[in-house]
Formats: sequence, structure tokens, C-alpha cells
Amino acid sequence: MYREKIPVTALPAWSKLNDVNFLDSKVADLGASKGFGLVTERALNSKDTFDIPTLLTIPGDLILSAETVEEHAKADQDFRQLLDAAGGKSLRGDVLLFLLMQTTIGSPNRNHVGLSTAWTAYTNMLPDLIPVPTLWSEEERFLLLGTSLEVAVTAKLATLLREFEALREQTATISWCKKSWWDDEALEFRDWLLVDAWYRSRSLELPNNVGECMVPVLDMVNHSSQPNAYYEHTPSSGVSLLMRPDKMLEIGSEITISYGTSKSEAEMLFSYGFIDEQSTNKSLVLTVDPFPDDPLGKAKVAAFEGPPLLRIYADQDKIKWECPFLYLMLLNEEDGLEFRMLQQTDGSRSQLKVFWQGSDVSDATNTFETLTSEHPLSDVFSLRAIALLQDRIRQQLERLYQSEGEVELLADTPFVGPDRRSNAILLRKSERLTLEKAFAAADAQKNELVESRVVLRYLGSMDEPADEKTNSDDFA
Ligand SMILES: C[S@@+](CC[C@H](N)C(=O)[O-])C[C@H]1O[C@@H](n2cnc3c(N)ncnc32)[C@H](O)[C@@H]1O
Repeated sequence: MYREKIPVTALPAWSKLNDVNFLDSKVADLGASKGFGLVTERALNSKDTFDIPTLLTIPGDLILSAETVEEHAKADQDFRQLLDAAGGKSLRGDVLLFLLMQTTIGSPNRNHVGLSTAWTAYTNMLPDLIPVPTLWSEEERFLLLGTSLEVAVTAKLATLLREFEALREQTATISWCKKSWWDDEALEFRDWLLVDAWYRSRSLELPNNVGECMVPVLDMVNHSSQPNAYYEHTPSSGVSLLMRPDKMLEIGSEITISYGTSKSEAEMLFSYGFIDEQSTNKSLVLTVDPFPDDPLGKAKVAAFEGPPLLRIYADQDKIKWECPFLYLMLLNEEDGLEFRMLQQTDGSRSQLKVFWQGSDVSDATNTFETLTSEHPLSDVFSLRAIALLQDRIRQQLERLYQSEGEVELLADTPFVGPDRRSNAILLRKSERLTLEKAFAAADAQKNELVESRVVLRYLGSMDEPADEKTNSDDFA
């Protein structure tokens, strides 16, 4: 959709009109990779003082939250119609519709649609170019091959496309949507990608039951792992940005907040389009699929609570991992795992039930690590888990190694932006290192388990001829 962009130089006027106060701070252009950011307009000191400087205040009615989206729908009939037809599934979905509505009102395609709000002009000041990978070119996304983001970005793009097609279907008969969006194909998939990217890279969590929301102007503040500012919210006075204690800032210093200390490099790149090189959080999340020839594979995925994911992370100098699904994946019927379909008494829908050693564990499918640890063959199960873990890591490393040559060639072409190139290369290097360390750690764990008496006896019993086996201890 064509947008009549408003330059960020209009922000001070917009702020005055909407009671946003800059206190010794202003928005400035910080250059290509960071975009805009907040800087100090004079030297500030929060050392040895109780009088911590406030840098910015934003009135509560400008916050875009679940509550305010609903308020806007009450005032704007066109938005109400849109929300009734395509909203109500998630907060994110409703906020995306609100942002789309604002860009429509602010565009020449408006056709007298909707009610202009403070957000209408504000969205027209927001950037078109956001470095999140859902907005990367195909060539740039190729650089993510073999990283944990390869699958995540592909899946996200597929979801976004489904959402956009659903929006088209759900609003095709609303006359203003037809006129402003669909008749001339003014609204494109790229517009949906953009509002999703705005939300992902600019939303934050506020206390006092506000939850996930967007706060204009506060979303101009960039991230640092050593932030010099923080924000707080009070129901009476809205949002304030304050200087952290014990800081001294020169005039023109960048004011920064933390976007979260627990986010991995992949999460930062996925949500914000950059990797903080100072970040010490080295972790990655991979998908795990059951064996293709496992007859119980589909049932295991269906019965498991949540998506089957493997998280590998560094805890101080140790590499650790967690993957509750792996402990379900490694079990067979002979181990005592059983699936049953229970028919409801009224003959309606049947329910999938999971049994372990005869007990119903349908509500605890993510606790198989604990359940198997109480079994006499627990070492055998742990060994199977480690072998599966190593296999998954090997698979991922192979994908990284095999794509390296092509990635290097492509990275130096004009099809790839310099920031995207450096972020993708950084992610590849960092994830490769973590995976290699995890592989070595798994090897050490495997070697220890192979020496376990339980494992040796179990493996011995597997090697025995069938007639002798019936006399030995039954581990199966
Ligand atoms: C909440 S917005 C901050 C304002 C943004 N810079 C702008 O021009 O509108 C978050 C975006 O700012 C950029 N950003 C924030 N902190 C950054 C950092 N430390 N390094 C690089 N880019 C950063 C990223 O593009 C991110 O998606």
C-alpha cells in the first residue's frame, strides 16, 4: 500500500500535540544500521543523587494495548467491522489490524475510511526498512541455511502468508476493505510483513496488567546490553523513561534500554534484526522430528504437550541441553509405552491417552525424563537420549558445513546488505561453535554411560543368542 511517509523531523511537533515530553533528550539519526535513536541534549548525571533524571514521558492513552485497541474499535465503526471480521484471535493479530487500519487511514487510498488517531501520523513516521529476516531478500535468507533460524523464518513466512490470505477472505465482502485494499490490490503481502515486523521489533512488556504493547516514541530507543535507561509505567501518569542510577552521560550520548537479557542471538536477530555482540547468551533452539519409520511417531507428536523442540545452551562454561520430547521419542512399546484411543461414553470424539508402565501419563508427556529416571533401565534410556541428541546436532552441523561455500560466495554479492551479511555470518559462527561444543559434551556423556553396569548388561543381553536370552534378566 502506498504510504505518504512523514519525516521523523516532524516528531517534535507530533509529540507536542500529543503531550509526549522530551526532557533533555531528542530523537536523532544514528546511521544506517541502527536507524533513529534517542540521545541526550545536555550532559546528565545520576551519580550520587536521589534525583534521577527523567528523559521522556508518554501519556497512558497513547499506549497501544489490548484495552486501547478495543477503545479504538468503539470509536471507529470501520475498524470495529474489521476487528469483528478478522480479529479476536490474539492480541498480536488485533494490534496488526489496528496498525494496518492506521496506514490505510494515512494513505491516499483512504476513501474516507476510519477515524484518524495519533497513531495514524505516527505509523507514517515508522520505517519501511526493518532488518528482521522476514523482510530479507531470498538471497539474504539463504545465508541462514543451517542455522536455527532457517526453519523458524521459513515457518514464520508461511504463517504470515496464511494470515494474509485469511484476512483477504474474511474482509472480501466488507465494502471499504474491498475498495481500499482488494479491488486494485493496493494492499499487498509486504504490508502485512511490515506491520508484523513493526510489532515484533517495537513492542514491549509493561507492568500493571498492561502486558505486551506498543508505546510511541519509547519505541525509538535502541538496545544495549549495558543500558543507561529504563522505563516504568504508572496507571495515573503513563510511561516514563528514566536514567539508570550511577551513570554520567555526555551531551549527545545515546540513551539505551535493554530489550531483554535472556534472548539468544537467534531470537534477537529474528525479533529485532540485529545481534548484540556483547551478549553472553549462547543458546539455540532446534526442531526435533520423530523417526520416519517409528510406527508411534505421529501419536508421540500428537500426545506431546507443546512443540517438540531441543534447546542447547551455555550455562557458565558448560554446555547443557533440554528436550523433553526426546525422552518420549526414544521409547517403544517393548519399553512399556502404550497409546490408547479412549472413546467418550457418549460415543463422540475419542481421546488419545498415553500409558507408561501401565499408568496413565497423558497429562505429563513432557516429564518422560523424570519418569524414565525411575526405571531400572534409566541409564539405557539416557544413552539413547544422548545418541539421539548427537544425531540431531550432527545433522545441523552438516547442514551448516555443507552450505558454507555457497554462503561465502553469495555473501559478497550486491544482493546481500552489509548488516544482514555480518549478522548472518555472526549467527552461523556462534551457532557452529555452540553445536560443536555440544557434540563434544554429548560424546563425553555417552562414553560415561557406555561404561554403566546397567548398559553393559543390557547390551550383553541383546548380543546373546535367543534361547540363552530367555534365561537372562529381562530388561526389555
Ligand atoms: C524499537 S526500534 C528502535 C528505533 C529504531 N532504531 C528506529 O529507527 O525506529 C528497534 C529497532 O532498532 C534497531 N536497533 C535497536 N538497537 C540496536 C542495536 N543495539 N544495534 C543495531 N540496531 C539496533 C533495530 O533495527 C531494531 O529492530
